[in-house]
Amino acid sequence: MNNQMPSTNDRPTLISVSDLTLAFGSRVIQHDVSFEVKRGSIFAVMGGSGCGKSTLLKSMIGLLRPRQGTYMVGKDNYWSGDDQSRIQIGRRFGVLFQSGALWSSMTVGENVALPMQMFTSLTPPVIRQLVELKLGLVGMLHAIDQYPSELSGGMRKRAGLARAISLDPDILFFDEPSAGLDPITSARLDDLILNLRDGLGATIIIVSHELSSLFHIADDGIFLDAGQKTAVAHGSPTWLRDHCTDPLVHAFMHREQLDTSSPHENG
Ligand SMILES: Nc1ncnc2c1ncn2[C@@H]1O[C@H](COP(=O)(O)OP(=O)(O)OP(=O)(O)O)[C@@H](O)[C@H]1O
Repeated sequence: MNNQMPSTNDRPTLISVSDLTLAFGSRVIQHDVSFEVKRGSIFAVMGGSGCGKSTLLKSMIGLLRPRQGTYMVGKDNYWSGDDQSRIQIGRRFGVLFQSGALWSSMTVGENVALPMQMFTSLTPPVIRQLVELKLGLVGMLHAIDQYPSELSGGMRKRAGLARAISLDPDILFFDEPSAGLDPITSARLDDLILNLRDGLGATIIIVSHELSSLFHIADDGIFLDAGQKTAVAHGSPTWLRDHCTDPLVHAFMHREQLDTSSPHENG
């Protein structure tokens, strides 16, 4: 079965996940998941609803300790250290949640400033300058004094993105960034994500159902299966669409219905 894209990427590995098992209590969600993320790449976590994409992302940002396996960020073994070392490694992370997850009682500018106020000793005027810079990068400087409730969904995502890059992370995690956006706004967000990768040199791990977006931006990825509870294919979304022979992956990437008697069907 052809389910592994040949490597054409000679960039160094930044993240290495080996034999990861994720569970809630006695319920295993995914087991023995292994993959590498190259520096400067956009890596897609794909799979049907409920297979464990967000759960994997949670364990990669420190919200869920895996049952087994290792998760290396550069030379650091993320889960083997203490809380302090995880906080230190987490300083490299920027996270954009589905909703944008802004504080509703703060303006956009205050939201973006918050991580700088919490984690740096920068002075208020320097923070203000940096906030303007970050909002400028995502095309949201005009909304610096607005509250999240005054923004459209796409604007909220962009403001969330500005906050995610507030501390200059080199690794960005996006959970369904285009959920709820119209196709044009979603395409703009894709371009913004590409700009962040190219402009900031960030490495991006993205969970998304939006195939058109994934075909456009992601250069590598993994496909998780809810039935087998593990990764069944590795490669960029376009490679998986064009070359992967696993029936489940093929159906998903071509938006086809699978026969419900399929052993791969999500449970
Ligand atoms: N806190 C939790 N406690 C128990 N089970 C959970 C918890 N969070 C998620 N799950 C279960 O883990 C499984 C994977 O959920 P997850 O949200 O990771 O899937 P997903 O692939 O991201 O789904 P979707 O594409 O629909 O967002 C689901 O069956 C879900 O019910």
